[in-house]
Amino acid sequence: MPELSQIELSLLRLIREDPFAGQQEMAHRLGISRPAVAAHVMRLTERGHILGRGYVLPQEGRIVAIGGAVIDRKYHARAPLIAGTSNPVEGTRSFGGVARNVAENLALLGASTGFVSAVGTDESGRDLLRHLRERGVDTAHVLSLPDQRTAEYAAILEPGGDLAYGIADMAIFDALTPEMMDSVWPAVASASLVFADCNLPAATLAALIEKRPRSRFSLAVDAVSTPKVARLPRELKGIDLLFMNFDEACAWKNCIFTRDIKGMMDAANALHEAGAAAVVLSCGTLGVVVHTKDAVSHVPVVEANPVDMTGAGDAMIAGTLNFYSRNDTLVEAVRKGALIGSLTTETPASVHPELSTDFVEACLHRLGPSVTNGDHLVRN
Ligand SMILES: Nc1ncnc2c1ncn2[C@@H]1O[C@H](COP(=O)(O)OP(=O)(O)O)[C@@H](O)[C@H]1O
Ligand SMILES: O=c1[nH]cc([C@@H]2O[C@H](COP(=O)(O)O)[C@@H](O)[C@H]2O)c(=O)[nH]1
Repeated sequence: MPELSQIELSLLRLIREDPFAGQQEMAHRLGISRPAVAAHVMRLTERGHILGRGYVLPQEGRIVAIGGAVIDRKYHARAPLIAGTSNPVEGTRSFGGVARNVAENLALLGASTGFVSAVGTDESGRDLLRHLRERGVDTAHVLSLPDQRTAEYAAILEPGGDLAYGIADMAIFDALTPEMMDSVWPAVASASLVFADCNLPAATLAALIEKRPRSRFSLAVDAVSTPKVARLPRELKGIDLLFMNFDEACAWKNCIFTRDIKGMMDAANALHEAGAAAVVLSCGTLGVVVHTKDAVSHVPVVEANPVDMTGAGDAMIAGTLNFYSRNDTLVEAVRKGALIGSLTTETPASVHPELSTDFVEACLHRLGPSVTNGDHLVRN
């Protein structure tokens, strides 16, 4: 994150004390010219330290999720699936999309959360936005597109809850272009943490990663699926926190790591060497590997009685982002994230309906003893 100069810090302090002071007065108080004040204000606005006219300062600790908003249809098989024939299932419908799931989980955990995505003006899109608003997510920057279908995902689940097939109808996300992101940039740039998923087109992900070093926010990215991980650039510099599952990491690297903790560590190391500052790599019951510049740690899975895995990875991400941005170390945050992921496998819903910080607190006994060393999220 670029450091602010002394003059920029003084200017922000002046604006905080007197948001209505004119540029001439600020110039006088800082001992610089009025055009110099204007240039600093422009730079601070571009980088998200000022939200626009009237010099409104951003709310600290805000997290903005950018990416998929989806209607999930889940078909739960009553007996092991047989290919090439009709299988009896129990069908349910819920709200999904990786970024949407992350945003809903974050809001339930009490984080100030914004969401950027695209939905159709159909009933599904309207329901989805209403539900998010009821949860307290700011949806002001979600596009509602009249001629497009809200995205859909169908998951065919084995009796134990494991995914047999996932089918994604998501053409609407082509509208999430770099230009669209520019049009909502002040809302994105003013976040302390931006979470993007690979439902975004490759060009939009690249633009976000490119802008990151000139912005105040930290950037977290999730791969979404093995086909969509290909949308990430080969060079991952600019990503502060990269979430992937084991299969996505193999697909990104185009090689097969061994499916054990050592293989997970090798995969995380490959992603770190490609430039991601920190990597959180999960592999179901094998747990999660956390790779930072200083250490590689393994977080074991929290034992659960799973009924449906959908949304568990997204819950783990949201829990990690929430507790990391509240100043837990990354490993501590991942431990709580993994706990929320495991709790989510125990409900048929993609987002745990009872989730709250009190609920997490009440379930902490399911974790082992805590680890206290490690990195904190650097914040300005
Ligand atoms: N069998 C399981 N028992 C308990 N928790 C699980 C299980 N499978 C997944 N989880 C939880 O879901 C998280 C993500 O699962 P994983 O399968 O690694 O990723 P994804 O859902 O993205 O494919 C894990 O970190 C863990 O918290
Ligand atoms: O191409 C995509 N497939 C699937 C999803 C979403 O992924 C979620 C499940 O994620 P997981 O089980 O990996 O946590 C579902 O809500 C689904 O809508 C998505 O956003 N994009």
